Amino acid sequence: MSTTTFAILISGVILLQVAGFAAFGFYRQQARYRALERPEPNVVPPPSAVGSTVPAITRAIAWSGEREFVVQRRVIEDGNASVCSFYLVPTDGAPLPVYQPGQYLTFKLEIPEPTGGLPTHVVRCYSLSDRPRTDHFRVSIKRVPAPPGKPDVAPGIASNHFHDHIQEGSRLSVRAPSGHFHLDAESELPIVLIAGGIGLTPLLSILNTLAHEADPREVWLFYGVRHRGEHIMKAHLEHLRDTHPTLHLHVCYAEPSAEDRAGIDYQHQGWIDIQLLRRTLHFGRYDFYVCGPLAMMETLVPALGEAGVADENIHYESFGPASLTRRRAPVSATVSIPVAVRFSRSGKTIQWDSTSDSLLELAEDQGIRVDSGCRAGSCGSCQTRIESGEVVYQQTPDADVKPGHCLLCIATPATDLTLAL
Ligand SMILES: NC(=O)C1=CN([C@@H]2O[C@H](COP(=O)(O)OP(=O)(O)OC[C@H]3O[C@@H](n4cnc5c(N)ncnc54)[C@H](OP(=O)(O)O)[C@@H]3O)[C@@H](O)[C@H]2O)C=CC1
Repeated sequence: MSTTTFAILISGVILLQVAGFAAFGFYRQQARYRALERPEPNVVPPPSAVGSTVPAITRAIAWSGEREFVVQRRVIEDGNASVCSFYLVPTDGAPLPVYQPGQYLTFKLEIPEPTGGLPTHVVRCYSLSDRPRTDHFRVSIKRVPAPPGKPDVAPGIASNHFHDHIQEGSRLSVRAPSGHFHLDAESELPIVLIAGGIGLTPLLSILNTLAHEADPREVWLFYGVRHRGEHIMKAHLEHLRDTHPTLHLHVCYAEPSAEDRAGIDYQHQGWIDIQLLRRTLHFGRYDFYVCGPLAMMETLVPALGEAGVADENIHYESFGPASLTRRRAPVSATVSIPVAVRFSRSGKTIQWDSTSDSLLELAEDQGIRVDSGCRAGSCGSCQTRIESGEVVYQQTPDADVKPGHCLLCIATPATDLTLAL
């Protein structure tokens, strides 16, 4: 496509977005305002923490705290045997809450020390990878090895624990589904799902839901992996494509192996990039959902914005401490005057000087023990009561925060602050 043609296309997209706003905007804005009404005293919302995902009230029939589940079934999902699905049923036998496709579960794990010492407590979030069911949940977990070329760095403790020690019959402590990255049920726009590697899982939940409900929206799935060995749930995805005329499957292999068949196993060689989206998608307006490795998110999310896609139509998810720049407020800009942080139980008062990225880091630097898990505002483990003062968030919290509390891992002080720590 020439630059001129693309410029015309994008101008058209923007015009359509404006026109579309009249049709869909009012309803969506109402939903957004309702959701933002949730009281969160003591938190100053930073302008850049709005993000593209809208907080939603999803917990009406969810449980609070941990609930016990038993692993009913394990299924290997890729040629390399590095992704395993775990089917979980509640031991209390009560029905499960309906979650929003795209949400995740939070696991509280006790991982035994190989040397026989005290177990390590670890909190991890894993996306639900199937449509909501009343009797079981499914998560699909990739074994995380040590980073390439760094054998001295420990492999992923929780993912390896799942793969090596969580068997059929194992019991797990699980918090209710949560997360603000999920299908926008109110939108009627066609949907573009963009997944990299194990980032497929929340999008698979969305896809399976749309397929099950025979949703009339057209759906494109762009799915990037290196080669067939990493292609998760290949047969399932192809079955969905063959049985749902509204689903368009575009698999990209970055490094296809000699046996991988172009046009059969995969449709494109290389990374998913904005040019591929431009070539493939019809003229129009879409809801984009993106989940994959950080490099992919950092490239594609801004590229969609630059191509004229409105923020409210770009939904993205990336677990891990390094979240997208677009969602982060410049930490130094959040406090204009010197502020002091007092940890009341520890009796320590520290001057905040922006050398720490978060209140969690500040507390840890002072040797104050804080429970933490995802370090990205998702699992809620580091939730702490604010005795006085206000915090500002670097990104929108995914965990629901109790009134008068804050998530230390994504918070910095906005004023002098006293924390119940
Ligand atoms: N709900 C959630 O938030 C979830 C999030 N995730 C996240 O998804 C990520 C997926 O990790 P993993 O399976 O290891 O991914 P991989 O590292 O295996 O990457 C998947 C594919 O994406 C390609 N890729 C890398 N950089 C880019 C880029 N800039 N643009 C386009 N494609 C790119 C890779 O190519 P190459 O070979 O060149 O690297 C590879 O083909 C995890 O980091 C995790 O944080 C996972 C599950 C759930």
